Amino acid sequence: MIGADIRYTSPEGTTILDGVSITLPKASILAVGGPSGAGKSTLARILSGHTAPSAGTVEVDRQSVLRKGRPRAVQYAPQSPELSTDPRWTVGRILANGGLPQPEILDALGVQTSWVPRLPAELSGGQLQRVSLARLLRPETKYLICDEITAQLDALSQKELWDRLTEICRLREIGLLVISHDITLRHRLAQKTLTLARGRLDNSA
Ligand SMILES: Nc1ncnc2c1ncn2[C@@H]1O[C@H](COP(=O)(O)OP(=O)(O)OP(=O)(O)O)[C@@H](O)[C@H]1O
Repeated sequence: MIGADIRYTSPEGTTILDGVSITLPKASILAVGGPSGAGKSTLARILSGHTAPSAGTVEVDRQSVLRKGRPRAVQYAPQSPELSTDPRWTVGRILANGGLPQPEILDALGVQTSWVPRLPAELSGGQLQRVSLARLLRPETKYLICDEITAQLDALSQKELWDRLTEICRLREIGLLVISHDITLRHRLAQKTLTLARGRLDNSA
């Protein structure tokens, strides 16, 4: 995935991203850190095609991530899975929405069949995050952008989730972008760590 000279100006006219270029190779792990408000989530939404940049491009295999009518190659996992799951839907319904995940993905993420009749509120944060990730790891998923996905979890649940997820990404050659405030986590997981500050990427970090 290649993001070239990405710029984003908010509807109020504030510059949020100011010429960010980023390359995420297939089967690699890249981490992005930086202070609150630096523009990390905005960058994540643009890289995954959820938000159109004011200028610049994001391409996978030379095709824009904004192009409609093609399977989504880049998936975005937000910090709070509650944001992308309807609290009134059972886990079974959530998982089935958009086509059931592959059994081996459910297995690799440790999603239990006993969770199927439960509502999101009846799962722990880590369990719900795993359900949410299962929906994003489709056969067509080539890149996954994780935006502080373990920030609300205890150390053990964090480790378990990252162990499971990085193994899936390694086997499927998925490029993983890890956005996190946790410098130890960034250095443990990623081959390369970048820092975003005031909408600009510091490649020397
Ligand atoms: N649509 C928008 N309209 C106005 N301002 C916006 C919009 N989207 C983002 N911003 C602003 O852009 C800045 C960057 O936000 P963003 O969420 O990308 O930062 P972040 O680095 O992910 O922060 P955090 O680490 O706290 O999650 C913030 O000041 C935010 O208020």
